[in-house]
Amino acid sequence: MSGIALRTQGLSKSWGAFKANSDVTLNFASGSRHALIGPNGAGKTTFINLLTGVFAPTAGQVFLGDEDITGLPQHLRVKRGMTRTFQINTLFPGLTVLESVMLALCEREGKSSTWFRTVAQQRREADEAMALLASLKLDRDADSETRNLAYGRQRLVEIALALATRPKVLLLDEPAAGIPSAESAELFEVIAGLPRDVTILFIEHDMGLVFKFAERITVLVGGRVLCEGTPAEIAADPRVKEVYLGEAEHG
Ligand SMILES: Nc1ncnc2c1ncn2[C@@H]1O[C@H](COP(=O)(O)OP(=O)(O)OP(=O)(O)O)[C@@H](O)[C@H]1O
Repeated sequence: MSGIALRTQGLSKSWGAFKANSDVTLNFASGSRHALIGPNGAGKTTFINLLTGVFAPTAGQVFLGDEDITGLPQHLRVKRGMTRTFQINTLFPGLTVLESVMLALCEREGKSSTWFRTVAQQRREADEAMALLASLKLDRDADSETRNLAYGRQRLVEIALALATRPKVLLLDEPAAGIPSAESAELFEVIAGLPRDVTILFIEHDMGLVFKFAERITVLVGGRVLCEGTPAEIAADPRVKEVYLGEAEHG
C-alpha cells in the first residue's frame, strides 16, 4: 500500500489559555510504524485523543485516508478503520482469551445482540479468532481467562481485540507501560510483525524500543511538533538532544 493513511492539518487543543496541542500538521504513511515521543506533558496523549474523537479540537482537521473525520463520533471512527487498544480488564473480566476475541468479532459484524447463532457461524468466528490469536502468538492462551494471564500477555489480548475491528490505523498509547523489559521487547516484536496493511502510531517512553521499532519519529514539545524524521535523523538532531538532556538534568 502507498499513500497517506492518516493526516492532521493544524490540529490544536486548548483548555482556557493553556495550549496542549498547537498547529500539529502530520502525515502518517500507509503501513508505517510511527512513534510519537516527547517529554512528559508534551501533548502526546492529547493528540491521540483528538485523533480518536475523545476530545474535539479547538482548531484543525483529522483526515483518515481522504475523508475528513474531524466531526465524527468515536465509534464511527472505529468503523471507518481507526482503533486504539481497549482495556480488557474493564471490558471482559471473566471471559477466556478466545471468547473475548470472538465477542469483539461479533461486535464488528453487529451480531453481539443475536443470542442464537448456528454452529457453523460460531465455528467461522472461532476460526477467525484463533487465526488472529496465532498471529499474535497468543493461541496457547486461548482457553485461559484473560485476567489470569501475565500483564504483558494481557496487553497482547488488548491488541487482538483492537485488531478484531480490522483497523487500517492502530493507535497504541504506551503499549509496554508497566511490563517487565524482557516482555516489552517481545510485545514490540509482535507489534512489528503485524500485517503491513495496518498503519501503526505508538507513544512510547522507552527510547530503546522507539529506536528499534519505529521507522519514523515525531517529537512533540510543548504541544508543538519540534521535528519529524527517520530514527537516524532524530538521533542526530541537536534540538532533540537538548530537550532530552534538559529533561535528564531536571530529573
Ligand atoms: N482534560 C484536560 N484538561 C486540562 N488540561 C489537560 C487535560 N488533559 C490534559 N491536559 C494537560 O495537557 C498537557 C498535555 O498532556 P498529555 O497527557 O497530552 O501529555 P503527554 O505528552 O501524553 O504526557 P505523558 O508523557 O506524561 O503521558 C498536560 O499539561 C496536561 O495536564
